[in-house]
Amino acid sequence: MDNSLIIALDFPSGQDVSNFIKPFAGQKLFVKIGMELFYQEGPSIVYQLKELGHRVFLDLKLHDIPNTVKSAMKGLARLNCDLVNVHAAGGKEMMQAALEGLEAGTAAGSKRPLCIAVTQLTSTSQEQMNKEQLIPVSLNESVLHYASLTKEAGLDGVVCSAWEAGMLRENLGQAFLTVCPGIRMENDNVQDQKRVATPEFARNSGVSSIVVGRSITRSADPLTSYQQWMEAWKGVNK
Ligand SMILES: O=C(O)c1cc(=O)[nH]c(=O)n1[C@@H]1O[C@H](COP(=O)(O)O)[C@@H](O)[C@H]1O
Repeated sequence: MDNSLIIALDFPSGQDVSNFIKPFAGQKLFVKIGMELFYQEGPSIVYQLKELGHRVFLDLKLHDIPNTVKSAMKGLARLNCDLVNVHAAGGKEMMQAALEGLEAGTAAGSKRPLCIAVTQLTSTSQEQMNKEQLIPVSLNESVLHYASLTKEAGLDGVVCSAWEAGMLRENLGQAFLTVCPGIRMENDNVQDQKRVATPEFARNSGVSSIVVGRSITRSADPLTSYQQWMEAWKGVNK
């Protein structure tokens, strides 16, 4: 899953997804199904996208008591998605339970979905974290703490901003995945994101994969936009 550009399909319906992916016919994409789409379409949207040959990140950010997360993950593993996630704030025991559930739900001979944990959302600033979450350390320290906990729990990596990816690589090794949303081209509207970075910065920081949503999905020409994003991410002509 290294060096992927994951398109966040933040749409309200399966019909919107069909309209969006039509111009990509024949291409194998890595897509993300989040709460907005999954709560409307349910598992069928995962099956449909997998049947078309796309890789699927099912981004439901589980955060509950360990037993509930374990049972939910057992069910999600049966959907045959490639990547799922939890909130690291749920704790080490919850993350271990998530993994146990995934292993229990994965069919014999199949690959267990990768599992990553959200450290601090890319829409969170240091000030917000200090004042609202009452976490009295720097954002980097909090991300490193959550990422270390995630690694100890045995998960495959984290969701973080590109600004923390280099630090995590140094401290937790290259094999530990860093999946980074909050990616924008220079001068793009950052919208609700706080810790944003360009695709070039992400690449130079050793980010494993980037997640890009509205910059592609809300573009007037998504296919051309995706190609431009891929070039920027892969460093073509650089
Ligand atoms: O887990 C995520 O995917 C996620 C974590 C995070 O910290 N920040 C974040 O933006 N995301 C998701 O990444 C996508 C970013 O979308 P854009 O801001 O439109 O590029 C959205 O689908 C978010 O739900």
